[in-house]
Amino acid sequence: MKRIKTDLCIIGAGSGGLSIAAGAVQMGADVVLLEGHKMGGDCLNYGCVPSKALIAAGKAAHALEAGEKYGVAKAVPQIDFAGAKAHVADVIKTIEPHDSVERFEGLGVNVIQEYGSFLSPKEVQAGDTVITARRFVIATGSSPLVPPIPGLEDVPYDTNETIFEQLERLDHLLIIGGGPIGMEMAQAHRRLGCQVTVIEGAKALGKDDPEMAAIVLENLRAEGIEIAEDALAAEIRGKAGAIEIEAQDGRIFKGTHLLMAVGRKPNIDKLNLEKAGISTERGLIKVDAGLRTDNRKVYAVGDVASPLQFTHVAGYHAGIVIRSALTAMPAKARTDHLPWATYTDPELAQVGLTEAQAREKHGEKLEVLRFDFSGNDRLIAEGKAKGLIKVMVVKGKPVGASIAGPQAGELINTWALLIANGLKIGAVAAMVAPYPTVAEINKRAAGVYYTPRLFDSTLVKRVVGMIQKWIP
Ligand SMILES: Cc1cc2nc3c(=O)[nH]c(=O)nc-3n(C[C@H](O)[C@H](O)[C@H](O)COP(=O)(O)OP(=O)(O)OC[C@H]3O[C@@H](n4cnc5c(N)ncnc54)[C@H](O)[C@@H]3O)c2cc1C
Ligand SMILES: NC(=O)c1ccc[n+]([C@@H]2O[C@H](COP(=O)([O-])OP(=O)(O)OC[C@H]3O[C@@H](n4cnc5c(N)ncnc54)[C@H](O)[C@@H]3O)[C@@H](O)[C@H]2O)c1
Repeated sequence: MKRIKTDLCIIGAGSGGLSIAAGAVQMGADVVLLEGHKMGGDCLNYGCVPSKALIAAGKAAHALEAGEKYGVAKAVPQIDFAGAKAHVADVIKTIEPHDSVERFEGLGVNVIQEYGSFLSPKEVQAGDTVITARRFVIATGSSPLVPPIPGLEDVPYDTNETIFEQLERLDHLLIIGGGPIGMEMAQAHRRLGCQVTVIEGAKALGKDDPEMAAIVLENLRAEGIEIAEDALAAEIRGKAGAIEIEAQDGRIFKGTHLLMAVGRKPNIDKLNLEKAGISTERGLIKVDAGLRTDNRKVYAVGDVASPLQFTHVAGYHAGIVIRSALTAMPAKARTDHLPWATYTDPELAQVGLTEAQAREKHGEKLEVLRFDFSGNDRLIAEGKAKGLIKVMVVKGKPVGASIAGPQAGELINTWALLIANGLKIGAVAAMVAPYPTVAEINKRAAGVYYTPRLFDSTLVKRVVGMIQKWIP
């Protein structure tokens, strides 16, 4: 057995692990990085990157069908399903070098391509190497949750780890789970010529504000996606090409293929956490505000430790760990400023509190600013002026924003910036946005805060009237 000592040993080379490794080694730490499967983790290989690439293929197909209102004759897209998947593979290949062993070894990281497993509170084994480190970081991510629904074991099904390898068009895709994975995949497949049925046990896009989710769902349904809500999948029957799902209330759904998209399971099986004295809480590794586990030498970041499972959250955690482990300065992870976006068309985005959460927390002090996308000239010109922004404001400061509509994922950045920095709504009102841009929506929403204060105020009217009498 080979033995090595290092400053920082990171277990998992996905979004969180890679960010920490790159940052730490460039700041002068001695770093060992363990990866048991593919460099880049879920995001690059089975998550964000392939899903957004497939969505882009779907968008290209959809554009051919959506030209009539612009005077462009509707064309039926001829879809080469394998071609769409080749685009997905190509996109992964383009980004891959950034996450590669070669790049990280070039930066000076010692990359060991083995799974890591704790031997003791201070030692991890990876293949035939035992690593002792001043600090460890667990960044092992999550895997698709496959619940024990009766019959599932006898029916072929995909998860996000296999769906991007399907090279033939799926005649009728059944998707169990109407969360972000289910809905993004539903629309991409529908646009690429598949029939799609989503079977959701509660409400589709249920982690978002229901008013905003409804805007997205209306469009998905209009594109021909069947979305069954309150339909908990209770039994699965059939065989390849002929699959049947029975919901708890007796509804039956039939299709040819099945995608399971019912949530995630943290990757902790191989870690031997007991040997390191690390406990879990509701399945996730238990961490304090500084992302430290019960074992003070060990941090945990990203999907394995967070209920908010996004690449940018893993990246944010990386910054906290680098500050804490490398400079020994205090660092605490916040959650109030973390945004997310679902890349359906239209997009759905959130940062901070939803309207319901803000009302519960702030009661009468809450003001909700609403602006409808129908008032945005750029989107009117594009024929896409459908959507809504809501900004939750308390004492002049935004505490949350919800957006459903074109470019919601881009628009949310402004509100994430304000909330992260404790800025007031006036910061957006003071900004001049180029005309005509979609981002003017943010400025118009901020304007809603001032409208009653300026235009409905008798005091303002009286003062302006007096000044007008005085000035020559
Ligand atoms: C279909 C899909 C679409 C998504 N789209 C988005 C999106 O658009 N935007 C967004 O922000 N997020 C998205 N996500 C979520 C995002 O992929 C994850 O939040 C992110 O990858 C988490 O990063 P991580 O570092 O925690 O884990 P990962 O990136 O998964 O990395 C964990 C790594 O650890 C390795 N590993 C596991 N156990 C061990 C061990 N014992 N030893 C060594 N290595 C180990 C794994 O092989 C893996 O490479 C999506 C997810 C899915 C499934
Ligand atoms: N754009 C993005 O950022 C993006 C995209 C995809 C995934 N992700 C990340 O991946 C995570 C996982 O996504 P997800 O969509 O798998 O999980 P999810 O937990 O968000 O949604 C799963 C859905 O499945 C439903 N469900 C569970 N059991 C069911 C059953 N038996 N029958 C019918 N429905 C059932 C749940 O009610 C829920 O709505 C997300 O929470 C997110 O963090 C992010």
